[in-house]
Amino acid sequence: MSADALGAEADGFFDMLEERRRSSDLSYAFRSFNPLPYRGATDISASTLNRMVLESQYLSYVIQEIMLESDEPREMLLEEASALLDEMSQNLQLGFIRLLGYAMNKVFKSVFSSIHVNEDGLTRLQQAIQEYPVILLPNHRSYMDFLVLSYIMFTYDLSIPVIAAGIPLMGMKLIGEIFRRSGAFFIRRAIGSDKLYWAVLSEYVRTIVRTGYAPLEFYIEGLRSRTLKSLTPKLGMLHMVLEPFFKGEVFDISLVPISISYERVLEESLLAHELLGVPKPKETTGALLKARTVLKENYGCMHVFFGNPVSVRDLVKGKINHRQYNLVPRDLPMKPSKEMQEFVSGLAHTIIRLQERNVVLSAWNLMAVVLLQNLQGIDLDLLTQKTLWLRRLAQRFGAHLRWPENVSDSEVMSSSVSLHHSVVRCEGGRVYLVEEEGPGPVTQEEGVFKQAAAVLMCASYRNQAVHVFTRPAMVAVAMTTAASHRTDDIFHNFTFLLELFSNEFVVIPGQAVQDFEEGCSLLQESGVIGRSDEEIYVKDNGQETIIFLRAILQPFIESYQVVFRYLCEESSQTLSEKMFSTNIRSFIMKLLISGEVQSYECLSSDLHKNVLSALLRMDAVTKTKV
Ligand SMILES: CCCCCCCCCCCCCCCC(=O)SCCNC(=O)CCNC(=O)[C@H](O)C(C)(C)COP(=O)(O)OP(=O)(O)OC[C@H]1O[C@@H](n2cnc3c(N)ncnc32)[C@H](O)[C@@H]1OP(=O)(O)O
Ligand SMILES: O=C(CO)COP(=O)(O)O
Repeated sequence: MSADALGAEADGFFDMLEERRRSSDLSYAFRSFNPLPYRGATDISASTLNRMVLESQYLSYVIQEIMLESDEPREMLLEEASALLDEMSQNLQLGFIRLLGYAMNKVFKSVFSSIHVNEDGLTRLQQAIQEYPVILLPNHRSYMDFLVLSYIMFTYDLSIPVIAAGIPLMGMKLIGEIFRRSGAFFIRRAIGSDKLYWAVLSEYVRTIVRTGYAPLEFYIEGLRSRTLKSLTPKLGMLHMVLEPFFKGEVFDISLVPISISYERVLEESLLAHELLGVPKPKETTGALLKARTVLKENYGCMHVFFGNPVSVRDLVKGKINHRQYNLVPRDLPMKPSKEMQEFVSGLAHTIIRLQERNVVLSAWNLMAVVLLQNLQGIDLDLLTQKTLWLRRLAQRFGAHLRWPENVSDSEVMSSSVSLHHSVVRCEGGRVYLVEEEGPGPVTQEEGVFKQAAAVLMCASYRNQAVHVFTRPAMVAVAMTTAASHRTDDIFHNFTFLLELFSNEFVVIPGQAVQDFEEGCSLLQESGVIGRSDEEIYVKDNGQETIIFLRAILQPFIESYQVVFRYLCEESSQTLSEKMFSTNIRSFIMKLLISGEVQSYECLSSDLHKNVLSALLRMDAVTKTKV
């Protein structure tokens, strides 16, 4: 793959659709496909893989344990395990990849103006696949994510991955089976304490890694982020994929963080509505067919950045005592030690931070930040001026920005407004958020709901960029609330914010000092603050930036405050989680109508969930299972 062959752009990305638009869909689907597999891989079929799991010492041992705990006979447990495998296992076949390749080629060319992929990332991935088992770890914002990734792998002759998929997708008539044959393996939600299921799933995953069967792709966030902000990682699957390394069954494992960025997300309206309590449409083939009208729209460009493969071997050096694994025979289950759990958690959070680092932002993301601070509407000229100011700040903070070249700033702004016609409109030189079409609201609540949906849609695009600003913004808030200019005082408030918001913004556990230093040095290098040995102060010309950064966090702060207020004033001593989400919504709705609360984002169920998790973590509330 040479730069010229791929038509590489100045920033190392190339538009993979360019070539696709020049060739026929059919010849694309039937192209020769010759990936270079992992050197250590043995050639095994999907059914052999299942048999290996069923006949494994590990499963046999766990079944023995279950037999002792319950009265179920061995044969029955084996049958159960076999049925679980039938439900779970993938059955990857190239013919189905070609079929989907044909369909996806058509869809992508129609909905996206371009799909930019980083060329060096593909080259590194190709090498990594040949050397060690590879785990693909993308962020998850849309159903398009897994379709695009396999499409890229097929297009550039990279081994097709097997993908962990939530079980609802399996239930889709025909589509579920097509997905299975395109590499999806299905996992149940909320597995709980089902020992047999955990054993089958973890042995299945480990066998894929151990044999180098195919690259394994999974979504460490566990689901699509409804807010487009990173979610705190799930750890179960990461534990499973790392085990073959710790047990010495493979020399190393490469973890590849992947950052997928959309200029416009297909599910933008559905995601905002889910945050307001509208249930997710069930995954059915009928619903998919009905939703095909969304394919008539333009979703702008998308970027897929394949990050540097992370070597697990390099990472564990000096951190994990390998010897503990040598004490237990390889085939026996082993509960991860506390040290191991902390390592996996730190690693999972690091992966998400790496994904964030390579997200590509557009002018629209910055416009969304400004728009949310001007909900009454803003003159287009002022919006342009503020967006350009923010562009400079974001660049200083290390954001990856894609700003079209050879196009005037006003054109960049107007094309963003027109692409996002579902979120904003420009009338008489002023830009406003748009509310969904349909009959006018009958009640005040309906009016608030419509406004909140518009705000949450816009907020999701701000959220794509929020990781760039969180640390400096927390320093800005900490400086305003601290008792003095002393660094100690400011750091004290900063750590409180970091702890409080650590379900809201992904922070690597135990790195408060580094986070504080990062926030401070970004502000210092941008000329916003000055530091002496013991003090931090705002520079004269830094005030504007400090106010702006504080305003970014304001909707989050207000949302947390209003939930605290609800818990203190309104709720009885105990309440169920379900009651909590209904009651808190009507409590906030009243405050929004009365004008006591300003931010419509307070209605987001994601925020409510995060506040509860934070309070639980900080021992301010307790949770009991009834
Ligand atoms: C050319 C074109 C081609 C196109 C071709 C297209 C291809 C098209 C393919 C379609 C493909 C679709 C792809 C969709 C994409 C998704 O559907 S994303 C959603 C599915 N994927 C994932 O969720 C992956 C990440 N998830 C995880 O890692 C989760 O942890 C798991 C493993 C699913 C489990 O979920 P969970 O029950 O929420 O578990 P988790 O909170 O991690 O742990 C629960 C408890 O179990 C315990 N536990 C964990 N592991 C174990 C264990 N091994 N044993 C016992 N206990 C355990 C934990 O310690 C925890 O205990 P507590 O701390 O609660 O006491
Ligand atoms: O991630 C999934 C499929 O992409 C399934 O979970 P959600 O639909 O909840 O995001």
